[in-house]
Parts: sequence; C-alpha cells; structure tokens
Amino acid sequence: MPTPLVVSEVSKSFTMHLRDGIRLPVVSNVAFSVASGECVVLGGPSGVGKSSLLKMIYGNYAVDTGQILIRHDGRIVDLAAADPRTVLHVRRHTLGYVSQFLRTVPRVAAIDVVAEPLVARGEDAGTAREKAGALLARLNLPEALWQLPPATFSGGEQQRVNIARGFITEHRILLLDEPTASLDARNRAVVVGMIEEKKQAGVALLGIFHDGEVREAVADRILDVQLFSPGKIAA
Ligand SMILES: Nc1ncnc2c1ncn2[C@@H]1O[C@H](COP(=O)(O)OP(=O)(O)OP(=O)(O)O)[C@@H](O)[C@H]1O
Repeated sequence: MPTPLVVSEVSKSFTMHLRDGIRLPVVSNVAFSVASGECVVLGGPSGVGKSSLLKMIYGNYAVDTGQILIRHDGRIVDLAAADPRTVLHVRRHTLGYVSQFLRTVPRVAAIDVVAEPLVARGEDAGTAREKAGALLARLNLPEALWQLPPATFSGGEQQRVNIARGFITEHRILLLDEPTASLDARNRAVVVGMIEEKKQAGVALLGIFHDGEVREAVADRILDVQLFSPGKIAA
C-alpha cells in the first residue's frame, strides 16, 4: 500500500513581527514518513516543536521550505503548496486532526458536533447521529449530555466529544495532539483501544502523548523531534 504521509525536508521559523521581526527557528530538515497501520509518536522536550510540526502537517502553520506529501484520492498532494480549497478537501476526506481542546460552536448539541464530519461527507444525518451516539457511549459520556452544547462541559467531557468527532470518520491519516491529556484512566484505556482499531483498519496515525503509559501502549515508533532542531543534522 502506498505511504499515506511523507514529510520531506521541512523547515520552519517563526517571525515575530511585533518584536523587530526577530526570527525563531523551530525545526529544520524534518524528514520522516508514516505507513498505513502505523502509529508514530512525536517525542522530545517541551518547546522542541512537536505541536508546531503537527500544525504544519494539518496546514494550520505555513512551512518555510519542504513538502508535506499526502496520499489523497489516488494521487499525491503536497499540502505545503496546496491552495486552500485543496487543503479543505484533503481535511474533509483524508486527513483528520484531534486537537487538544474542543472548539465549541454555540447552540450545537454534542451529538451533532460529533456527527458533523460525517454529514459534511454526505452521510445521512440519522446514520451519522447513530454512529456519534455509539462513540459517545463508548467514551462514557452520560447520555443526558448528548443533546446539550459542550461549551459548559468539563475539560475531560469536552475532550471526549473532540475525540469522538475526530474518530468518527474513516480518514486514512489521523493527527492526534494530546488526545488523552484531560482523561481519567478508564477513558484513556478506551482511547488506546480506539487507536488500536484505527491501526488495524490501516490508518496512519501521528500523535503527541505526554502520558508515558499511553505512549508505550500505542507507539510503533517514537520520533525525537530534537533531531531536527536547527543546527543539528537529522539522523
Ligand atoms: N504561533 C507561534 N508564534 C511564535 N512562536 C511559536 C508559535 N507556536 C509555537 N511557537 C514557538 O515554537 C516553539 C515550539 O513550540 P511547540 O508548541 O511546537 O513545542 P512542543 O514541543 O509541542 O512543546 P510542549 O511539549 O511544551 O507542548 C516554542 O519555542 C514556541 O514558543
């Protein structure tokens, strides 16, 4: 099966426009790939650029140089150079992202927040809601909350809505930014099981997990982002 995600010679500096244009180099010459059915975990100390790298791959941060090659619709798209329409199409169909925090939409019920990515892909609303309910039940979100907007939910409840929303589609690539950070042990175990199922289904996963136990449970490989700190030569 063709490799779903290849990151090639990616470098990035932040330019602080309000601070005399000071440049903050973050990563340099990042090169790795994630195979189908593999879970690669980004490692390295705080501030080394793990989250920034994930945001570059999702297209939220621009890259200065390099390519982010995504297998999409039977062809290869360089997301680093793609126009916004293509980026949105890739996100809708191929590239999923579970951020650390849920971005809530006022007045939208939790179950519809979770079902929305399926509806956007053209799935019937009733079926999408059924799948959303099954995921929320699996993640132990009390049914009394399903019809409420998640804005007032606890941190862990919001995170579970966010996870359900990210896992509901059959995206071939899934980016995970600390999806278990606010969860208790029981729900962390549920998420580990869900990641395992995605691997079995051939999804390529790339994530950040600060929890050592979760990392050990899900990682096929840990990629030390420090190898790509500016001034170092990538191994
Ligand atoms: N939007 C931004 N503008 C300016 N600097 C940024 C921006 N985002 C990140 N940085 C800087 O880039 C560096 C890497 O940050 P990043 O959040 O990617 O690190 P990390 O490895 O994920 O850290 P942690 O493990 O603490 O979450 C930091 O020095 C940070 O201050």
